Amino acid sequence: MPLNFLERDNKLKNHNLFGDEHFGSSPPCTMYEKKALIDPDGNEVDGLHTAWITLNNPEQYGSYTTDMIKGVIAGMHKASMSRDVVATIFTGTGDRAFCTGGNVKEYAEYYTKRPKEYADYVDLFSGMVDAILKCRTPVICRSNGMRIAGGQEIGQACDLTVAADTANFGQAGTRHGSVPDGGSTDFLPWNLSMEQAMWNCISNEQWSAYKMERLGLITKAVPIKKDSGGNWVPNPFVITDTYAKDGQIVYGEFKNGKEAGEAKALFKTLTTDFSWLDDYINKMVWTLANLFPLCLMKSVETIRIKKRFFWDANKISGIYGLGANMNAEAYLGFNAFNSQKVTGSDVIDFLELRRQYAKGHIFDDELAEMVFYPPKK
Ligand SMILES: CC(C)(COP(=O)(O)OP(=O)(O)OC[C@H]1O[C@@H](n2cnc3c(N)ncnc32)[C@H](O)[C@@H]1OP(=O)(O)O)[C@@H](O)C(=O)NCCC(=O)NCCSC(=O)C1=CCCCC1=O
Repeated sequence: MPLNFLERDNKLKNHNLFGDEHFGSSPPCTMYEKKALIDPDGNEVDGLHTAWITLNNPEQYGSYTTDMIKGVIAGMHKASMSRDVVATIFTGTGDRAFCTGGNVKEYAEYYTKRPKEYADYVDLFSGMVDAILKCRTPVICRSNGMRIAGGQEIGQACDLTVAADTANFGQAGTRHGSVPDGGSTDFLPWNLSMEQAMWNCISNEQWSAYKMERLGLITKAVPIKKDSGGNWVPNPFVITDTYAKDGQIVYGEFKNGKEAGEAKALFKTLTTDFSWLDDYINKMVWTLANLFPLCLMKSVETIRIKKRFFWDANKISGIYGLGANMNAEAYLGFNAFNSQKVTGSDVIDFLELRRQYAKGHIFDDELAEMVFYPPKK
């Protein structure tokens, strides 16, 4: 029996919640653009795309402002609702940083001592992590440079990471008065061993892209520097030609002393080229494009559920805990960072703070005066 008696509406619906009001082109902003899907021969494929969401704030190392967070949420949603998008690429501008977390200038000058305002901000920030974790395409973090603090949190919310080999990875919260509860305390123990996650999270050490590839936090580290002859040069600051020395794994560790000095001199002569990184990502996307779309996304989402397990359990307390902390250690830490040009120090006097805590000093302006380094004469 023919089914042509069934009424059909074949006009495609628009499922997008937002227009383009949250995107921009001049920093600080989040940019959204679609690029053609590229086949293995480098040709553009008709009718299929990748969505690029770019944190555009290179002068402040990719840190996101409140408005930029809205752009990421809108971007992940727009990519999800675009039928022709195969994968979403989340990246930054320039070759220094993907993202170094929240904008500390905005934190220090607006959010400190405004716990309710910051709770609302963290609600928005959590929405950004959720938007990445619920994007209806695979999300690849193209870590064009360092991924620190909140940058590491939103980077880990992505499904895969391909990094410039000049990118370092780590946290900053406990040094600048915050807690990496925006995802890292939940995701790091999945991505590293519990022991490594703990130290990376609390020490604020930065670990190289090569080390993070070795430890499993990222899929691939790819050179982005070339010499004057056009040859690729792996990040010269990092040991990549030796695996072990004196019984210790040295591959992926930073060079020291004279070798670090030589690396610095060499680095200055190199130019940046992202083509290898982008070829690597194009090949990954090509693999994804040649799979059953719905089976692919169900597989992605089922792996994401494990990441979300702790994140979903923890994110509500983050809103209130991080909000309240804007009256306490974050007030000290973010203002110290933001006034470093005046004081000469980007941190407070930690030992004095511990001495005053030991005496039971109340958390007031007198305490702040004791632990901030004074302005330089
Ligand atoms: C370790 C650093 C990331 C890099 O250090 P270094 O290589 O020495 O560069 P700097 O000279 O410090 O930085 C270059 C310029 O960029 C500015 N900058 C860097 N990061 C930020 C930022 N996050 N916000 C604003 N501006 C930033 C820096 O001031 C320099 O500017 P200049 O005018 O002097 O050229 C180091 O920069 C660093 O530690 N940055 C701060 C990292 C940080 O504390 N981020 C916020 C952490 S908290 C967070 O992200 C959270 C997210 C979600 C919820 C809770 C939360 O706290």
